[in-house]
Amino acid sequence: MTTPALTIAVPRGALLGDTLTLLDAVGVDTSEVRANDRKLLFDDVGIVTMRPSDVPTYVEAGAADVGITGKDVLTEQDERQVVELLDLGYGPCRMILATIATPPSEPDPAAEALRRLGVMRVATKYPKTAARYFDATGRQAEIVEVKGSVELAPLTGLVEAIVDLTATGTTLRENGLVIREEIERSTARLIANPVAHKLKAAAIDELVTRMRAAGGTVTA
Ligand SMILES: Nc1ncnc2c1ncn2[C@@H]1O[C@H](COP(=O)(O)OP(=O)(O)OP(=O)(O)O)[C@@H](O)[C@H]1O
Ligand SMILES: O=P(O)(O)OC[C@H]1O[C@H](OP(=O)(O)OP(=O)(O)O)[C@H](O)[C@@H]1O
Repeated sequence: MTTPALTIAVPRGALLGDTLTLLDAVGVDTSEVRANDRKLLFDDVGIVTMRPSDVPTYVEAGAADVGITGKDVLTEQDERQVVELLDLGYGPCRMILATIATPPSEPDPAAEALRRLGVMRVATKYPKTAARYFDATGRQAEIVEVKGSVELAPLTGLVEAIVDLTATGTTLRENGLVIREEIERSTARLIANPVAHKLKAAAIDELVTRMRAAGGTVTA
């Protein structure tokens, strides 16, 4: 058995299926990953699996040479020293600002607040992205960080608005929320550790070439 040239950080959850399909297409054998739901380290094929938000941590530290995660994660963790190499195209979603929907005949307090009147309370799993967006658009926000099910926060009166990801819009709709503003579009990205990018250039270039042939777009 030969040691794999690269260690690849693979996101579990929403991006896992398309990531494994891509890895198969570029010649990385993912059968062991597919067959072992709870196992995390696959030495013989150089795959480690983790939450998407942990991928930049492992890649920055060099615990993985390259990794795949959402653009939304990279925006939130923009302090991480990683090199973004490819837009892989899958996992499309939008980072949006949403509030409770108001019937057209009624006053719309959220619209007032969004017109720079007062401080808006905003729940999110993405505190840096949300704070930066409110700052850039000249409005005041009190950011309330939650770990998930963000849509619940305005329904209970915890906040007036949320900053969250949406793809199909189903979760927003089922909870009576409407999109007010779009902050960013996101897709899966290939990132690399800066040192590995130089020291393992041949192996990383080969991976990039194969992923481009499979549909990825160069972003850097
Ligand atoms: N409909 C969607 N909702 C949320 N994320 C999506 C969606 N479609 C694609 N994604 C991508 O998948 C990633 C989140 O995946 P998932 O929901 O499985 O992770 P998570 O459990 O929220 O993990 P983490 O705690 O790391 O955020 C996002 O960062 C985004 O890039
Ligand atoms: O527009 P949709 O297709 O309905 O997808 C959007 C939902 O998916 C994500 O949640 P996730 O499943 O990651 O769970 P979480 O709320 O616990 O983060 C996101 O936070 C939304 O809640």
